[in-house]
Amino acid sequence: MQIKKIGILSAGGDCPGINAVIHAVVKKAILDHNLEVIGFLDGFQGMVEKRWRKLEYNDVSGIMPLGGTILGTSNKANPFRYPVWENKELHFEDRSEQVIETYQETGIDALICIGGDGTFHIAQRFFEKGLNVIGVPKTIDNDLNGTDLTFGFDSAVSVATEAIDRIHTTAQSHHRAMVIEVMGRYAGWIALESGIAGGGDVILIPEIPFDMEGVCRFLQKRIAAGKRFSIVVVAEGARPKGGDYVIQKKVVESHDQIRLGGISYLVGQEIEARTGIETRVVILGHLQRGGSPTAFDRILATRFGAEAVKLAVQGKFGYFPALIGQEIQPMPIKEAIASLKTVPLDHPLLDVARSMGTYLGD
Ligand SMILES: Nc1ncnc2c1ncn2[C@@H]1O[C@H](COP(=O)(O)OP(=O)(O)O)[C@@H](O)[C@H]1O
Ligand SMILES: O=P(O)(O)OC[C@H]1O[C@](O)(COP(=O)(O)O)[C@@H](O)[C@@H]1O
Ligand SMILES: [Mg+2]
Repeated sequence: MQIKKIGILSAGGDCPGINAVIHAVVKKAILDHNLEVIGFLDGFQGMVEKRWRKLEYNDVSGIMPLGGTILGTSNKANPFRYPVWENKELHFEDRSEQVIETYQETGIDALICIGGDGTFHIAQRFFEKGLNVIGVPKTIDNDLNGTDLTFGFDSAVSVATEAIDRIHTTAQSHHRAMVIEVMGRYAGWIALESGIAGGGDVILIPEIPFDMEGVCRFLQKRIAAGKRFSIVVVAEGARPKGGDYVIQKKVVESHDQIRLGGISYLVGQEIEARTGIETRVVILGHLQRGGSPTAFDRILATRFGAEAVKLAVQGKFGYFPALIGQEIQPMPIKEAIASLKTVPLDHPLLDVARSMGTYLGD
């Protein structure tokens, strides 16, 4: 089958590099294959509501360094369980047929879905319903299976590392403990990598429930050794042993309703109460998802975008381009959603951190 027209959408949480993917998809589609490209607005919401725009070559000029997504996104619009508010009451409806209608009406031959695990769940269901779906893996959390990396992660780690560097100097001046909370709901990749890069003294990740007493003992030992400040990097999904996640709010329309945030306050309060060390807390939050992608992410996003077009032209539907080692390889979307890619307890970076004298809370 020779394809003539493709659609593209970005769904789930935004991250630096989505525009670099759109840039690559549109350029390659037009230059190499003379395809027509349309972009659906706000993820699957745009397909349900029939909102899209044509993407011409000039529309993507200069968007590579821009954060966010020029198409908009939504992390609530699951067409199979679409949130509908009526008289302040929420109920869910199956709007998947509207997506299929939009797909047919627009005359696209393939749909490129940029997203993470949630988006890929939806994409896989549409693939099983007969749509020609191609995925492009994104998430700052780097928790998507089947690919060594997702774009957005390197940018988030860079932002977090710079923040830790800045916090280091004020921690040092005031002889304080500083607790820095980074994103990572169920996977501690951002905390682990930015913690190592920023020289964190303690790194707490969701995969290793932490011992609060151990953290306090460690900080006191540092003081006894003449180190008058400490940096504690904590993932938002980290939990004390026997304890639970700290939930900031619930987003009722979401598949995973909980939004985490605030574990750093608990850790900071406990440090101060148990050791008397003056402590301050910083939550980086959505800062880590905004702004310009790093050069690494721009290149990875460009490679993914170009490969996604290639997969569409080859008719390799139900697949996404994955980074395996240095190579981009086609991977079934199914593979990516089989499980979440958390930090394995035997991961070499954990050993590296320990060898630097970092305490991991266990
Ligand atoms: N396991 C799942 N099965 C089906 N839909 C899901 C699942 N997880 C999330 N979703 C839906 O996918 C969409 C995007 O999910 P989200 O996790 O926010 O983004 P991402 O694609 O970045 O992982 C949301 O509409 C959400 O309701
Ligand atoms: O933007 P929201 O709805 O507050 O979501 C916050 C969550 O999204 C993330 O930034 C990224 O998650 P996704 O990759 O699933 O989009 C998480 O680290 C964080 O817990
Ligand atoms: Mg997700």
